[in-house]
Amino acid sequence: MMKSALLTPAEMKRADEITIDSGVPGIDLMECAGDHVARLARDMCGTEGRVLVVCGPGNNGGDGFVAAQCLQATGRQVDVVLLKEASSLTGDAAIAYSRMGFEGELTTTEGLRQKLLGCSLVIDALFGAGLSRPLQGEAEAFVSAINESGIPVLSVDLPSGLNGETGQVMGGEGGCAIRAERSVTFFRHKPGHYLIPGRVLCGRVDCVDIGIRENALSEIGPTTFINGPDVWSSFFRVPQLGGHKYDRGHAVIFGGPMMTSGAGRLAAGAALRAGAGLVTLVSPPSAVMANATQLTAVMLKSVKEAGGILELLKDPRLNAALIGPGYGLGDNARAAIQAILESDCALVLDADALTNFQHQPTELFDAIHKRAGPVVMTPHDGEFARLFPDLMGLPKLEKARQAALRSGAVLVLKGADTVIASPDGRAVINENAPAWLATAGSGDVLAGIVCAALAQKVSAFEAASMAVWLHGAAGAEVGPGLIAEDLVPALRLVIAKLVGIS
Ligand SMILES: NC(=O)C1=CN([C@@H]2O[C@H](COP(=O)(O)OP(=O)(O)OC[C@H]3O[C@@H](n4cnc5c(N)ncnc54)[C@H](OP(=O)(O)O)[C@@H]3O)[C@@H](O)[C@H]2O)[C@@H](O)CC1
Ligand SMILES: Nc1ncnc2c1ncn2[C@@H]1O[C@H](COP(=O)(O)OP(=O)(O)O)[C@@H](O)[C@H]1O
Ligand SMILES: [K+]
Repeated sequence: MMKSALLTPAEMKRADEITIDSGVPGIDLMECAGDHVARLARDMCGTEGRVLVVCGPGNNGGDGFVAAQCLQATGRQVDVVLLKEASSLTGDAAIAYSRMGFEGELTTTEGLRQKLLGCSLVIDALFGAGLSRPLQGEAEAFVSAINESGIPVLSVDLPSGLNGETGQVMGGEGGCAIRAERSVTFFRHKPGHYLIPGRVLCGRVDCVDIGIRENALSEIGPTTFINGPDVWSSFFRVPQLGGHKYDRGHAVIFGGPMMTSGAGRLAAGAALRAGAGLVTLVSPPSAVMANATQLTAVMLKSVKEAGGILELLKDPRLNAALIGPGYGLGDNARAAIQAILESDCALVLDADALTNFQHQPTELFDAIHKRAGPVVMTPHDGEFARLFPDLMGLPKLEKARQAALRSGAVLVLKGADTVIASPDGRAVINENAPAWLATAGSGDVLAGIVCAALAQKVSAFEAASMAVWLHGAAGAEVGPGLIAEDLVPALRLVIAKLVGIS
């Protein structure tokens, strides 16, 4: 799990300090960092062309001085420009500057523009983890000039102007940040490398070892992770010799009326493919015929009202339920959701199940807090806004964390950078989902996969994380032209690969 830890800039600073306190001089870490930066710079522009290293007033600039020195030592033409006078440098950055062996030039924005002419790579060593406020004045003008030049940029640690914790440009809409082709960070990625727009601004990110002590992580106790098998593979269930289908759980999908019945079918098919031993699609009588003509291994049931749902869920073998996709809105729908909330089964609430509570969210959250079984909610941003309007201004990680805490559910806040947050404070960011997944019905498939993992008795946070990853991997397997129906068969290939490697 610690392999996939993400560190906020403050946690990274702590990891630096722990390492330095254990006897490793900070300048050694910086020299290692700068050496990697130089190596990647050579990777980006080969042996030809001039490199411009733009250095800020802190240790990020220090990495830039080391990189400049390494590049010059291999015969590369290098220019170093400074945002602040060299005399104001302190600590390791001052040591790195003194060891560089040549002078950096304190320049104006116009001077920087002149230096940019004809160079083949810019190393952005203006600000990294120490960025404390939006860029303004000369710093902002430097960043704009670099972006406008169109020259490829390698950012040190983070594109300058980007908040490494939130993935947002410092200053929001009015702020500015470097748009890098590649970035190189140290020890562990930061959330901002994966959260949009950070992920776009960083380009490809390499994370390199600079000698930070691994055991610093146990002292720091990170709570944010990048999603992948490292987070949940020990929870992934492989059918056992001698087992039977009930060992794999019985998922119940509550589908909607005929005109929106496709959503329930997609979810039911996905739940079966993702490993639930049995899947029953429960629908109002009007949809039974439509479902029956299209489904074979999925079992069907017709239930009219909330009373029928309560009766049905008395069977303890029905251990996970999903309601929401194509379900419909109104008093009857709300009563059905409340009936399911009263049961003990593990529960996924998606789409209409969330929208149905937009005017009484606390009623929903109270019911979730009261029940014994776990709940996973899978809103996209629009659904999230209906339940948590006051959280909309927050950065995505914080939004998901606060919503999980308030609701008592594991929260899957969907999008290109889906965040899964647990009420206990843990969160993962997903990065394997291709944009081809932005298509009608894709979320219904995801909800079905989550339900399958819950049916297999995977804990809610790991179930949700596993499902989001499998969904993304299925999307990548299908690729261009993907429609939601393609995801279900693709899951078979994804699971085969997963079982093969685990
Ligand atoms: N030994 C180590 O610790 C290692 C560290 N490493 C490297 O160090 C980096 C972190 O270094 P750092 O903490 O010095 O912060 P950094 O990003 O250089 O910026 C701080 C400076 O910028 C200033 N400033 C901030 N915001 C500003 C703004 N908007 N506009 C203008 N100024 C602004 C701020 O001034 P102040 O806020 O006090 O006014 C301060 O002077 C990290 O990303 C990694 O690259 C690696 O070498 C590995 C070993
Ligand atoms: N740009 C994107 N890149 C990757 N995944 C995306 C992107 N946009 C949406 N997705 C994913 O596609 C799915 C869409 O779900 P949702 O909005 O509920 O669609 P629907 O209601 O049509 O099923 C979610 O899993 C979401 O994370
Ligand atoms: K930088």
